Amino acid sequence: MSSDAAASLDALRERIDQLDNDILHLISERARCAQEVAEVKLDEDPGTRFYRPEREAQVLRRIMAMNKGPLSDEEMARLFREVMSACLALEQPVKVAYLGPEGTFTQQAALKHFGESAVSLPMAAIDEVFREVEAGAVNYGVVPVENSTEGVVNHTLDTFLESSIRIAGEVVLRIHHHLLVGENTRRDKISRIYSHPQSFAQCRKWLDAHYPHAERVAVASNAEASRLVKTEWHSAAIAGDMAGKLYDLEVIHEKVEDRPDNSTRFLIIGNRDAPFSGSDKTSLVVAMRNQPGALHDLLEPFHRHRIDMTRLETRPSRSGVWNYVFFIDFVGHHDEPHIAAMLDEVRLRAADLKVLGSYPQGVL
Ligand SMILES: C=C(O[C@@H]1C=C(C(=O)O)C=C[C@H]1O)C(=O)O
Repeated sequence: MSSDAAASLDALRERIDQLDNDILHLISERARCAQEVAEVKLDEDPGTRFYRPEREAQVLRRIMAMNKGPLSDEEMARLFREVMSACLALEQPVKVAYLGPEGTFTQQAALKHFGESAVSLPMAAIDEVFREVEAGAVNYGVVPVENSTEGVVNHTLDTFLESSIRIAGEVVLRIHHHLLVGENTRRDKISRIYSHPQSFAQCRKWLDAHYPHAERVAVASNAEASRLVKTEWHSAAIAGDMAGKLYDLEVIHEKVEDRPDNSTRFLIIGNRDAPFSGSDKTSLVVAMRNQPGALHDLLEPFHRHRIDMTRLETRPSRSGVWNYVFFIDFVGHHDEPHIAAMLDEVRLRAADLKVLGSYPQGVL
């Protein structure tokens, strides 16, 4: 390196050190503010909740709107997500149950939403996540609800029918699958591939093209698939980054999902939904009267009030009284007057209507 280059490198590093000092000082100042917020909240209400989903969504949206680069809006928001997570942990770390085991995409979604300072607890099944939240053992739960390639997770929707749980947030995760092997695997002799059925479905074409003769063994999770290949010399797993890292596997083919936009939407469930944040969604479950034209009648108020419906799913009703129930997501919060008016109209036309919750639209 020339002496000129060395001198400018030194100067730049000195500048970075100064900036780090400023950032350190400012983050500490921010954390102290969050501690003061905690005191104010406690003074107001000794049983307060420290985590405020609507406020966190607003903070992230403001940062993204103000960001001028060179870091992307998403990258900047991700950094602030972690700063907030650490500040909240000073007030009280948020406890989150997720569909486990450790290393699942649901855990990745939980950490994306709450940040790394949250305490995340793996559960063996979707119902267990609901039960932990209902029992108050955790503050929130995270469950998958729909995949862009494979459609809805019926089990999650069905569990809402029998539960008083509310939806307090949503998070969308880009899903990348890799073909992973252990250090003892004979790469030219892969005769068996383990994965979760959803992941197999999302990589079907790639597998047909590249491993048409390998046996596909469906297991309960991608993390389980990764654990199994560790000890088998002729097996590979299809799983994501987190599961691969957890079991120290090697990626032999990256991003093997059939669709490049493959993503999964997860719901944050809690004992209450979220206050108005300025950009919200609402989820409903509606039972329809069993008569001609009932579906048209039910949906007409959405159309007349110009509500942006983002999802409509039909599920067979479990009660047997009505044939079908509809899960409807739309843009707006139930506290907004025009949404409240529209909901009153739909309620009159439906056999039954339950608001599952209003919550901030996924930011990251
Ligand atoms: C500081 C607060 O508490 C928590 C921490 C936040 C933050 O660090 O910005 C935001 C919302 C809350 O989850 C607050 O409510 O303002």
